[in-house]
Amino acid sequence: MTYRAGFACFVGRPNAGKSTLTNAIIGQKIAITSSKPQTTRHVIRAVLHRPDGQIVLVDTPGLHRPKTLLGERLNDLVRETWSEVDVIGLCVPADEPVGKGDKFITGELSQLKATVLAVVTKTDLVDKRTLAEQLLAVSRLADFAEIVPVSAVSGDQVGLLTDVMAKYLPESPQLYPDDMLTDEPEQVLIGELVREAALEGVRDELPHSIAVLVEEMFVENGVTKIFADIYVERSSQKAIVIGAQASRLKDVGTRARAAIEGLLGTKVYLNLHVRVAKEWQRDPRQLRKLGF
Ligand SMILES: Nc1nc2c(ncn2[C@@H]2O[C@H](COP(=O)(O)OP(=O)(O)OP(=O)(O)O)[C@@H](O)[C@H]2O)c(=O)[nH]1
Repeated sequence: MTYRAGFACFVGRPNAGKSTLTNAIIGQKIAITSSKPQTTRHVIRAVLHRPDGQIVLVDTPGLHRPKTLLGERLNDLVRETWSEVDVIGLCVPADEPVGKGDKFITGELSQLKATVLAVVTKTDLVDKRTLAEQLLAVSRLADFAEIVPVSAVSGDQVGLLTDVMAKYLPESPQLYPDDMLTDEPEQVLIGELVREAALEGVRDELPHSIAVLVEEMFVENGVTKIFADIYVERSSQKAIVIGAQASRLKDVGTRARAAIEGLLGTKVYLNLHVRVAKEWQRDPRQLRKLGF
């Protein structure tokens, strides 16, 4: 048996199902999914251990037209990741027509050394005939090594997809130890869980304006104590996040705490503070502080 190991990532337009697919493959919630576009900010590596190899999954934000410094940084990050991986899965949702966005990304991928697979996602949302038509439309986009239809929600073909990805990795010794699932620091994951909770149910313009920074974290009498700041750009946004009599912030805290307890497996005390960092998306100092 040849042992293979290498890096893989999923790309595709916003909402294509990349994060959900990553989570389905790893079988544990590590990235953030949301029905709102462009919520994946951090590069998250997750390691899938197999008898015949190791797939290191890298989660990238989407490539988009940069409007702010944050947008430019994100695009640089995406391109850098693409140039470093062995296998790229271009995700195209089964339930939306192939469009300009897919063509744009496919064009960007053609220069890379990586093997490019097409992944038709969300197959549970369409009937067989629509899926067949979509597979045909996707095959016309480019000369993909393989085209794999999957549903991350039903789990259909997820195993097959990882088999196909593993096949295209280079022969290599194991890259990470057996027990490693992700090298993303816990604090970043926790920050993402708080951010996800803070985003729930707020107006559409808020997603890009919220960032979370875990300021302090320590264990005391078996309880993990976490002090985190939620950053918004304007005081009007602060009011939205906090809610009347802080009711909304309380809910955010309750939901985030439950999610963090699930991640850490300990009791959690969570202290949240909402702060205004004016125009943090455009300010290099703020961006660095918030991990971009
Ligand atoms: N029915 C169904 N819905 C899915 C599936 N995969 C993802 N979704 C939904 O599609 C939406 C977008 O999924 P994400 O995984 O966040 O998409 P993404 O490509 O990572 O999005 P960005 O982070 O914005 O780039 C979410 O509401 C998911 O629940 C699937 O296999 N079936």
